[in-house]
Amino acid sequence: MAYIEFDHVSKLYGTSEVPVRALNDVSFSVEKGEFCVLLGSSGAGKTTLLNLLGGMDAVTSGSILVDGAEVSALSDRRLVDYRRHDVGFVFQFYNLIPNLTALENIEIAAQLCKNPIDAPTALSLVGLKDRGGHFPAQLSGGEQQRVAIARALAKNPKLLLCDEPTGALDYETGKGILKLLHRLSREHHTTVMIITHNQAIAPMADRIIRIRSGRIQSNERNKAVIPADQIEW
Ligand SMILES: Nc1ncnc2c1ncn2[C@@H]1O[C@H](COP(=O)(O)OP(=O)(O)OP(=O)(O)O)[C@@H](O)[C@H]1O
Repeated sequence: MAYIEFDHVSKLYGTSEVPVRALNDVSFSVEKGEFCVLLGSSGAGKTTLLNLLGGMDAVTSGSILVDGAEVSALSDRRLVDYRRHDVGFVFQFYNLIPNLTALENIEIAAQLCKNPIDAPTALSLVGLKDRGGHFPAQLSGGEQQRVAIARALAKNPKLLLCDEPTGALDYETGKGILKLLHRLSREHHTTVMIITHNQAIAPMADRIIRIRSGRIQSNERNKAVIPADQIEW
């Protein structure tokens, strides 16, 4: 059995007579430890797919399995546990708490988890050991994103879901973040899913999934993975 399995998943929004079909009969699978890039243009359904996978929204039909558990059938209580313990999230705009230091931002997430990595170790993993006492406003965008990645990693998640993680960063900083995510996924055997409209990121992925108008166009294993610092856009 694959690590992530989407089986005929559809998601409709709205209660009007003409609902928006954000995902339309989506089936695909991902193996454990893979670094995946989900590519699609604006409105294709990427965020919807990530929200369903992360247990932040419910499917209209179909099923989603993660590590053998049917996420799409969990009760609300179990979904909270799933989000809290099993999934790390990285967003485009970091979502750090402004009046907490870098270290505190990580601690507050780690405290909720069963098996966390301690906050100073997580900060070291992203190369920010000396910045723990800084507030988000005292850090650059790239540094804030590294704190957000450390916060996600501190949960020791099964799955790391990243929504346009380089979207708010300049080219070189964005590449640095991709390199970091790639290295961490290799070292910790974490399954990573990055959603992006940036096609150039695809060659560094183990698996490239393309989505268009709510449907999977292709799902391929990349046989010639290119290191993050060699990709260009
Ligand atoms: N809460 C909602 N209510 C109604 N329609 C929605 C809702 N969320 C998303 N949609 C619609 O579902 C479709 C897919 O949206 P989604 O946000 O998943 O796309 P996306 O690929 O992430 O796009 P982007 O790259 O612009 O963020 C779009 O047509 C969008 O307008």
